[in-house]
Amino acid sequence: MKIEIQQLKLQYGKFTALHEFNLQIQDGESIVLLGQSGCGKTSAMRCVAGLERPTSGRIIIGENTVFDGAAGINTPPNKRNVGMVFQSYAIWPHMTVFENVAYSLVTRKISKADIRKQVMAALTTVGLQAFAERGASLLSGGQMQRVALARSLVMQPGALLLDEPLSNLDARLRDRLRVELRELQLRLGLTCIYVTHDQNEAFALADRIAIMQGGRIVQIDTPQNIYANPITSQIADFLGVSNVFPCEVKKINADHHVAELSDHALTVHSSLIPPSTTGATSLCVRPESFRIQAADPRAPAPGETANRWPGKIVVASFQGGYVQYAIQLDQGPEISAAQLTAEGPVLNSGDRVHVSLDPCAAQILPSELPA
Ligand SMILES: Nc1ncnc2c1ncn2[C@@H]1O[C@H](COP(=O)(O)OP(=O)(O)OP(=O)(O)O)[C@@H](O)[C@H]1O
Repeated sequence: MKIEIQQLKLQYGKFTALHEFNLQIQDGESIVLLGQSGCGKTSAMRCVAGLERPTSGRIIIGENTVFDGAAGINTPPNKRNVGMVFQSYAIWPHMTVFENVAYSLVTRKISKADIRKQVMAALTTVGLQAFAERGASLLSGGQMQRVALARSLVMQPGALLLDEPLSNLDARLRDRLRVELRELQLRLGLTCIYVTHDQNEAFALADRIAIMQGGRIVQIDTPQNIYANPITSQIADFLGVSNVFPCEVKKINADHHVAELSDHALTVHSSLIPPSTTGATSLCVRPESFRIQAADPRAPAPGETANRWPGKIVVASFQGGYVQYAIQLDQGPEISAAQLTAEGPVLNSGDRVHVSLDPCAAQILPSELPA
């Protein structure tokens, strides 16, 4: 079921939590609202759910206008045909898994046989069919969250709203459930709005990520495009690009510019310079864009080749499939680099290295969006 949010404004007293918020979600699409704490993600989702009354604007779910400030329409949450899953599992510990999932159906006056069929189908969807008769208090955190999901799914909602549903779980379980959730969403063709401040969760779950700042969507795109082309260095930083340095950019020839940091300079390809960069500018380099080689006395001296610098490994942190390095460049900044383990020998703290960067692999971005 598609969802359309038009010109939504939400005020808490004098504070505006959402400013002219617009979002169109296609049927079967998974949208992740991603942003720092307080940017308005939960508020936006609560407006769609009907748990918050917006100040103005319009929300359409499927064919139904569920909120229209001007027309005075505000459909109650239980009539919006959306399911919700929250960070706190909100399941009843004194009931069995079956009873938890069946609870909402019981109030719908459906035959007992149909309730059993639908509850067992929902439990099978989340892989808990064998746990139907178990007391809910005897479940692990991950299983409880699956019960919460089954409880929403059993109502066959047109859309599912999920607010940080995995954040109470430990890291490994979170990684696993995130993949399971995505698989489920794709398999059932569910329209989802998912709220998180974790960029990895957003990358894994979204068809499109909407980055929010100060009650607005500031960038919306596929995970791949957002990671490749964040529109500000603030967003790049939030997405985990750990090398973000304020810089000044100067043209050196038709093809190349130089980005001057306080203590270092890099050559960058001119095509990377945004046409209308005014104000503060930053150089952003993803850790995996640097190439690292053990210092070789026979190699050309640093400085003879563009973007090749000597340095020393401060910390080498083996992560299995890749190695994370903190490298202090000689007379330059400390950088963060990552190299696939398969790409070369693992280097050690204290090793001398040469770090290089393709002039096309850096990004020059405005530090913030213009006001
Ligand atoms: N009931 C309320 N009354 C007043 N201000 C509120 C209320 N609820 C939220 N806010 C404020 O609105 C802003 C947006 O809150 P919201 O919960 O939507 O942010 P969020 O991005 O979901 O943050 P988090 O990730 O911490 O949950 C915050 O500044 C918050 O303090």
